[in-house]
Amino acid sequence: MALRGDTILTHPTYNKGTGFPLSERKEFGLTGRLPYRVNTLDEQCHRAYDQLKTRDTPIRKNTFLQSLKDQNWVLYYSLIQRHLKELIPIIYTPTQGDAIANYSHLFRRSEGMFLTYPHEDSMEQDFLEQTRGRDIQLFVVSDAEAILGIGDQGVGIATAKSAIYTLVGGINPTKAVSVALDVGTDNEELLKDDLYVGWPQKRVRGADYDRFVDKFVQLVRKHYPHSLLHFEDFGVSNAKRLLDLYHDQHAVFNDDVQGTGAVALAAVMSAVGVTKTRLADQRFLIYGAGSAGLGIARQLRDGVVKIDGVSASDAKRGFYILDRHGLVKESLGQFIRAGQEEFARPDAEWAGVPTDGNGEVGLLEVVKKVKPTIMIGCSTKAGAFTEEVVREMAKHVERPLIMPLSNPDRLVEVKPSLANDWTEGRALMATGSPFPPCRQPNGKEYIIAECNNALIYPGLGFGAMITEARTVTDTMIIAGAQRLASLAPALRDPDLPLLPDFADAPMVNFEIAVAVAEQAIDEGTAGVPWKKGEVRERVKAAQWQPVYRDFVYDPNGAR
Ligand SMILES: NC(=O)C1=CN([C@@H]2O[C@H](COP(=O)(O)OP(=O)(O)OC[C@H]3O[C@@H](n4cnc5c(N)ncnc54)[C@H](O)[C@@H]3O)[C@@H](O)[C@H]2O)C=CC1
Ligand SMILES: CC(=O)C(=O)O
Ligand SMILES: [Mg+2]
Repeated sequence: MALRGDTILTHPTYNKGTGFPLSERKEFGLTGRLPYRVNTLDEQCHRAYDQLKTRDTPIRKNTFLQSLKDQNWVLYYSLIQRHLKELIPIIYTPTQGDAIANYSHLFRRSEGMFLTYPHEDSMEQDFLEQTRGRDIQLFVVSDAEAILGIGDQGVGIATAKSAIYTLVGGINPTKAVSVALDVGTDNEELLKDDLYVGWPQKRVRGADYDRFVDKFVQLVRKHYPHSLLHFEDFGVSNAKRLLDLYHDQHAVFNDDVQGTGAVALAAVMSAVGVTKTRLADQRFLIYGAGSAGLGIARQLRDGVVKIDGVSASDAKRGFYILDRHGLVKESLGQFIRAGQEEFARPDAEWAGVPTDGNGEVGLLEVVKKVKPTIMIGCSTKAGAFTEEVVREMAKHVERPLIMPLSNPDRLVEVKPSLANDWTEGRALMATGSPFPPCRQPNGKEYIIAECNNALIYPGLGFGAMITEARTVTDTMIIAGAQRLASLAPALRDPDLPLLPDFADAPMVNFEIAVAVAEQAIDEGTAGVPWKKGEVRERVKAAQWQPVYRDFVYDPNGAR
């Protein structure tokens, strides 16, 4: 390394603070810049945790951790790794939503790459300034149109997704870049805010938007052909469309569509293990058919086909999708959005069912008629699963599976404690953000599984990256979901949660990465010439750990 003095201390990749040993302090001109005592990483974590505890609200803790990340990556990741379950909700949902909503006001220092529409002409230069000479394996890109359930946040960048790749998936943070595509915002509050740091114009849409995104994707393909391109929190009109557009060109992955679909499939597989039924026996109701809802519907349908060997058209019959205009049925015509049409129900099936004044069939009526065994919410409509709806569902099903997946926690379709009461403790549940356990009438505690894509995407992504997969296939995703489901505590004891605990997310995602990599090798999408038998060791060896590495002065090294 050729850096010296303050340049090292202000570089979060290299900074060790008081952790620099004396030999390195002398070699890099740090002796006079640091107090005498050399601390171990343990001691530094201890001190940082004590400081963190003095912050009294989640958002203050989030800001503290962001500041730590700006200073010292090893310390940041090491601290969170030691308190993973406690601190993930601080750096991720639900707190990160608030942090992003206040991004411009909390702003201290930029992180990641900003590609802004009015600077389109210099995009390649801006891109290379940050990536040149680096071995980038992962781009996490967002245009922030649908951030973590709180809508359009303009330039609010989702860096937490990249941090979780490192914490849970073991990806070296120097090999990952978060990218904000700033194409403006339709959020009036941001546009009116003098402190807003993004480009204060209405969102660019249509051909201009597509050209801008394409320019970025082509840069990734040109300079990093073996990287994984992870799309996060794009709006519903772009998420699936962009995924389909680039699916055959590069290893692309949309977390809200595919990651959410995969984790939901794992939770459902776990639940059918508890109820000793088959996926193909279920009646699925999905409330909120946007990026996540439709991603889940497709993934579950593909799961029914692959796992239970049912034809695609038979599998589809078990799905009932609702959106703003109630049940998606054929006569909704122009109100059926792209991607919803394949799940539209024939009108004849609904003859005689009460509708509102516009001929729309509401949630309660659908529940009454269909008697769903599984009800999933991805609508951001807080409280949509009312007492009447939940009680009606539970009348017909012994162990109803209720998954209010909307984030953040204040937007859940039903609070788990209420669903638990209304079903006399019979409901199997999983939520998108963490919730406290419920008490069942028999006195037992029921732990609510966290069904968040973060429980699976780091492993899915790592498995694809490490094998230099040319494309991320549906079968790779299903392999990851099956491995996750196989680790579900509920399969050992039906009273246990439907998914592994977040504290175990690193172990779980290691297994997922192995399953995905093995599948990539099996099906020939892998770009590396590995045998399946060596995957486990390869994944283990490639995982980055937050520990201090020894530095040696090298005038030709990193600057
Ligand atoms: N648990 C997890 O891993 C994930 C959770 N989510 C959460 O799911 C929610 C939706 O996210 P996206 O699908 O990305 O957003 P989206 O905007 O693409 O989809 C939301 C859908 O809900 C519909 N909707 C809105 N109000 C409704 C109402 N009153 N009744 C019925 N439908 C209604 C919208 O028309 C839209 O189709 C967010 O809260 C997000 O945070 C998203 C991705 C992953
Ligand atoms: C979890 C996630 O990706 C979301 O809420 O958008
Ligand atoms: Mg998301």
